[in-house]
Amino acid sequence: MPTGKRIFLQRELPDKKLIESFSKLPSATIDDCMSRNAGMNARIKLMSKPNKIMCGPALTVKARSGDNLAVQAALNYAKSGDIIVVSTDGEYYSRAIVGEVMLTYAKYQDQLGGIVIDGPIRDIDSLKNFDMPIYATGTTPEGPYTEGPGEVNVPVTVGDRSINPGDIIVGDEDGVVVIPREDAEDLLPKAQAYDQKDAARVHQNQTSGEDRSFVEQALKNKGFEIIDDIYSNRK
Ligand SMILES: O=C([O-])CC(=O)C(=O)O
Repeated sequence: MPTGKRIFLQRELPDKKLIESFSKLPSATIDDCMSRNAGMNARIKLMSKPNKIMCGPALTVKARSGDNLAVQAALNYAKSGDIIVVSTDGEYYSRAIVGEVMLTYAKYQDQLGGIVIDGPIRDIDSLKNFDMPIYATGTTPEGPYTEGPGEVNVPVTVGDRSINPGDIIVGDEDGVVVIPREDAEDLLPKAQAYDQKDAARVHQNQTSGEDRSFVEQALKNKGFEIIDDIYSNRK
């Protein structure tokens, strides 16, 4: 088997009920419940106009920089609801990996759950109006090569996060988080409870305001000094 040119068709998939439940939670809540260590880098930005949270199993693509042959393969093998997640060998800004032609296929034929690319796209004039979630680093007219190598459904790194095939990918206007498949069941009730707590805090700040003594306490614990003076007057 030629390592670097493998298209794996099978992956372990998460429970559909878990996907349904995580699709109701904001990415920031999930990230908070994963020690604030699960969100993709801010270079991965939402480029389209979805009307709901993106949530589905990762179909991973390890593309060669500036080349989309493996992404083309992924489109042929994607199942409805999959999130195609594409690593680009660290070439975050050079060549568009997909454009309107491929993503129109993905939207209408694959009914893809979304696509996350650690690189640019093109044809934004049309793609910005898609309700299919499209995440990318930006846009450029410079098109991709379609030569390979590349792989499908192998471990990848996208937005500085490791992703295994079948991990749960959640995305909203803040960006994208990655939930390892094995952690999802344990995480769900914690994230649901946290979401309710967060909503209660927002409500309290809209009305009476929450108790902010925790800030004073943190400053004290960390050894901060609070000085009732002007900076330049200090000896
Ligand atoms: O040319 C390509 O391979 C990608 C592209 O622009 C499109 O999908 O519209």
